[in-house]
Amino acid sequence: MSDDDGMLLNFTMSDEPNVAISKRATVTSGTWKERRMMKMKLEGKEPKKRSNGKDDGSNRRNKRRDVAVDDLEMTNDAKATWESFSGESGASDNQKGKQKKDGPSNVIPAHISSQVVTSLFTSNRKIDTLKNINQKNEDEETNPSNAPLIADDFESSGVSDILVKHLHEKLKIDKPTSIQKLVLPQLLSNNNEDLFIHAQTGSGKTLAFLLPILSRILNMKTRVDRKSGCFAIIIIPTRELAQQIYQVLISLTGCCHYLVPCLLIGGESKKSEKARLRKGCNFIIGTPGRVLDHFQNTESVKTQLGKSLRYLLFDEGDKLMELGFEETLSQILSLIHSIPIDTSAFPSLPSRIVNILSSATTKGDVTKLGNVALKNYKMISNGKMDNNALTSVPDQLVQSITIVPPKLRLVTLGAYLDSLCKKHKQQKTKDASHVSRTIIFLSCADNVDFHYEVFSSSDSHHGNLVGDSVRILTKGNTIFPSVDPEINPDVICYKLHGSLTQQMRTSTLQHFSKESETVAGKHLIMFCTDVASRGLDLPQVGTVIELDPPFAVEDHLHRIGRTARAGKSGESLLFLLPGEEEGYMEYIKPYHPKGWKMLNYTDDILKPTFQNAAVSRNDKSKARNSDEWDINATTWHLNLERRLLEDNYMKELAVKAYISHTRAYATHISKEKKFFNIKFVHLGHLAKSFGLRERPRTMGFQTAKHEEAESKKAKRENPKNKMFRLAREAQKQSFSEFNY
Ligand SMILES: Nc1ncnc2c1ncn2[C@@H]1O[C@H](COP(=O)(O)OP(=O)(O)OP(=O)(O)O)[C@@H](O)[C@H]1O
Repeated sequence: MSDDDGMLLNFTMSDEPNVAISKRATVTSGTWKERRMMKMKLEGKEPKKRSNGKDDGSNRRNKRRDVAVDDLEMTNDAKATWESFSGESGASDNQKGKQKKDGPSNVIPAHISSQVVTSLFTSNRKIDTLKNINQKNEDEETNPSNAPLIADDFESSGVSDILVKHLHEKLKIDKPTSIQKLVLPQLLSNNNEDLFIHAQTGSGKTLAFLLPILSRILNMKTRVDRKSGCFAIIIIPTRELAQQIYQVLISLTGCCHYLVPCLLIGGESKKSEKARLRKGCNFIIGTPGRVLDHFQNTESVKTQLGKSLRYLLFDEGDKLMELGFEETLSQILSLIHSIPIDTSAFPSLPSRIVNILSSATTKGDVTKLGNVALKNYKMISNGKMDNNALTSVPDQLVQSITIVPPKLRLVTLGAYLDSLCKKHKQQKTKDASHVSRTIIFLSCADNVDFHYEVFSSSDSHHGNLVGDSVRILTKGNTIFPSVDPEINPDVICYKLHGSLTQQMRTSTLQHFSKESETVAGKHLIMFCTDVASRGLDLPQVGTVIELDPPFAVEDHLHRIGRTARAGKSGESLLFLLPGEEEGYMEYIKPYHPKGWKMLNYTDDILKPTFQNAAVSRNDKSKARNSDEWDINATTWHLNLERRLLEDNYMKELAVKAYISHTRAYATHISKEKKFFNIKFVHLGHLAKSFGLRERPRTMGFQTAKHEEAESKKAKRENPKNKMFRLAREAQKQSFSEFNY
């Protein structure tokens, strides 16, 4: 495909050769005023400037700027490519001479496609939010709300001495956090009540329930080993989280090697899990489906449970219910409770099975789980509790919000990532091996694939590290880092979602979390779905970006909770669209008692990155060397658009991402639909942020067969049913993210 495609702004082109632009140009996008102005310009007429008297001048300036951007795009991009085309096509000297005289913009070559390229900066919806409704007080000193308590210790809470020593020497943990301080005495006492542990993200809920259970086993007079039976079963919604808790247990049992945990998760070999169960284990950690499967089909499990099982834990209980595991959990519970308890072997353990639920958020569903699992449970929380059982975000987390028009989402993300990379470079001057970690949350797997590809595969300036899900970037990128291809990016990109193989998911997370020579001095950027939003304890995540809005406020809290953990600092940025989505800020205000900063997408994000950046074009033409931020931002975007035109694989990814994203958008919970309704989104503009110049349906992308099938379906189906069907499909897709 020609490089020239897409160099034309806001007008369609004739296929006829050498047709004067002034006669044929049709302006097809923008407001009517802009279209008229552009059309007049193209026809060589000077539009009359009229003032309505209300304009304070800034509008006029902006409008002039938009037109100027269009002109510049046309003169630099279009002229350059038309010129180069006329050279390539072997135009006659006569023609060339004529072109020179008339100027290149007067003649349109035959094979330039009739693609319409809309400008990034025109026709964007107005942003209503003029004032930050929840301004962060920058002068207020904030103490980390999920940090260990300085004036406390584990000994006084009754934790076993061996464990206290091990925590101090091997894990460098000396003081309990506030939720641990509350839960420890409860589980160490002989009350044996069911518990609901509810505390902020990163506040140490895992140790809050594991330490007392281990302590009680270690404090028993009886000698135990892996053959003594399973004392606790921990059920978790995601495989990654199960692996994490398994690792925590492995490190805790470092002081008592005779106690053995066992991991049961989907995607792993059932045969080897069975073998491990036969050998015996003291803790089972698993995802619901696989645990039930073993309970039903592995005889050795049931025989162990009667004399030993005393604790049943549901971590991220609300997510378990949201994913529809109620039935599976009920079956697990009825199987467990059907086994008679024999207290004679371990009399100092509870005389009944204690059920424990843990989560940073609660909602209607979790009470259902409470009814399924907990009996007269006690709620233990370190947060503010009211009717809505709110958990606020950690006090030290610095939240920012930016309202960005749909067309500009991708370029704004690029600019923000670039600013994070610059920050990382600064930190590297103090410590050459400094590692920065950034997580970007996206709506669905296809969207992750697309963004990962955009930011990591430009011009093949990358090397794969772990299969195709971890890429180290090298010099020469024109997309990322967005500005100077000559500088070593020092960036490693990762992708994580439920459609990757379990092996890939595990090795990706390991690479992202572990300190190693490959990651030393690098900025690690992970593009992921909500599969990484729950419970994952990834070390030193400095920034969380929510490019796609969360599907429910609980997801928002969990996503941003991947940073600012256990008293550490952290930042997060939420992208919203102008219009109805701006109302979301009022909705999440109660969860952010410390407020947030509003970032202006132009002044605070785009300008600092693109001003004087001289972004190079990724085609044959020379670099622009422009100082203008908006021209540089436009060049950056056009580079991507050109890639899509030249690379069918990229284009397919973009189309799939766009389609899946719009479908996923329709699955926002009904309570939040007033902010996130696909009807409010300008789909053409949204397509632009996927590098697409038109909405996929109008691009003729679908095959004739597919279209025929679709149109038949459309004829049969009424719009309401179609909406429900698409929502169901998207929901199914988002659930399958987790691939249990
Ligand atoms: N007492 C402590 N002192 C220092 N660090 C701790 C302490 N307790 C836990 N941590 C660390 O805090 C981090 C967060 O712990 P954990 O994963 O249990 O949080 P959480 O409350 O379960 O968070 P989430 O709700 O996001 O799942 C872990 O790295 C853990 O090692």
